[in-house]
Amino acid sequence: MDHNQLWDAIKQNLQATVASGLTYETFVGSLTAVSFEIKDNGTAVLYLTTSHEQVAEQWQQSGDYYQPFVQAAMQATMVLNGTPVFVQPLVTLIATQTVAQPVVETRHEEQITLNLADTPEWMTDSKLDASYTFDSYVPSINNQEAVSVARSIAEHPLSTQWNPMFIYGDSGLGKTHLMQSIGNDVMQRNPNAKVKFITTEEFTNDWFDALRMGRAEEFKSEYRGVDLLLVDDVQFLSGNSNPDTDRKIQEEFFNTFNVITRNGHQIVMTSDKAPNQIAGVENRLVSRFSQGFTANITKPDVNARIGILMNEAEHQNVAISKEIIEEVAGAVDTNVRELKGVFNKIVAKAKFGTTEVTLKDAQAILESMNYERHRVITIPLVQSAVSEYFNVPVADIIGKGRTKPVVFARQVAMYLSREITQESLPQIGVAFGNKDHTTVMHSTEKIAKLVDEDNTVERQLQAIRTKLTE
Ligand SMILES: Nc1ncnc2c1ncn2[C@@H]1O[C@H](COP(=O)(O)OP(=O)(O)OP(=O)(O)O)[C@@H](O)[C@H]1O
Repeated sequence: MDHNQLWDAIKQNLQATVASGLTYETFVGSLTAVSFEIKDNGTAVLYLTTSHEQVAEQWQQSGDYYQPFVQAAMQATMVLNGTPVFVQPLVTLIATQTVAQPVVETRHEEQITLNLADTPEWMTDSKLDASYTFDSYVPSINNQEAVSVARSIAEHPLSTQWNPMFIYGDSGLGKTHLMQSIGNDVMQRNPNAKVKFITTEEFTNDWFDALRMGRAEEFKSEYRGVDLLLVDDVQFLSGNSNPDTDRKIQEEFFNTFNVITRNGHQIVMTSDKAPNQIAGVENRLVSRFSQGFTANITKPDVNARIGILMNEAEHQNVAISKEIIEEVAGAVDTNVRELKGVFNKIVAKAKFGTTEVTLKDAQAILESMNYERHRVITIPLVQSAVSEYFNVPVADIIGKGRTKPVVFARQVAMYLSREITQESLPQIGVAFGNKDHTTVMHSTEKIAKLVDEDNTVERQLQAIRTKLTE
């Protein structure tokens, strides 16, 4: 079952259960399925995009379509798969989608013969970092759409549905990693693909070297004959010490861009700013940068930070406790480069020290680096705080008992897990003894209702929240 099949089947079912007051064509018809992923806990996420702001908002707030969707998805997976699967929709807004408009401007463009031979030795021939793969990239909630689009480009580099892909965000958040994952994936699927990765500075140096040596044609063959061009840090297309350098390099980049996209080949770029925020870049470039898919990479949430460090520990083959990983992930929320840097200090102690690294050691390292403590509140912590408060054993909270005090404590624990931990309904269900996500939903609704009706419940919740943050 692929994402298109699944989405078509869901749409058919949704048509029958369309919610009143909403138009099927707008709220369902404007969505495009991008990919589909089965998580470890058995939940499947269907990544969908739309260019319709109101539609995105509705879906993101688990709005009116959420419930009919879950039902339709269950029925659809039943038909396609033989078993029902809990499918979660993840809808994101695409900023601008005047995609796949062929670029018509031909000013200053010469015909060039494509030369797919090896890179001439005078030119930069950067290699992709083999460790930058989709497998080693941990997506966080905010970056899932960017990852889906990146994967879709890698799977279908000639579809140019998202051309160019423009990835922007602050330093150390994984832009280069994500971009190179596309390159590595394309190369793995097709080792003969011509993938070129370059920083903007290297592109600039190569072009001026080419001009100086009278080898512009070689430069054009190399850069315009690619299947996939990956350009890092395009913000450096401006800000050179000489404005004439900016003008000339932007002219060449513009021509390179036009030829590649017109040939139906793909460009992916990174930048520290959104296209329209890069000072000194010509409007014609800004509009081309924005014509495909623009992804803003933001800081990973704490769960993603934990995931990144777990991956790192596995990759480096070191035994670091989950407790330490959570401590570091809770404290270092600046960027991933820094997160890995701090973690590596702890790993060094683990590798070269004579005794096992303890939580205290990790805390001392964090303190020496001036990181403040931010306790990560996980579902087990919520469960034990609730257990202590109501004097109900954790085993009962995650068990099946139906006595009133146990059920109430369980519902409160589910409600606070949902509120505090950023885990999804199915993940919470799993942590409460493999309960269904609908049970979690029912429990959280129940407590929310009680909070409105009864001050005592709110006071109890507040006391547990305070305990958790102490
Ligand atoms: N989501 C992630 N999962 C795993 N590793 C990540 C993730 N995000 C970033 N990293 C790691 O963090 C480090 C910095 O990432 P990267 O160089 O891609 O950042 P960047 O946004 O391109 O930074 P800059 O703008 O400074 O070049 C790399 O080691 C990368 O592997």
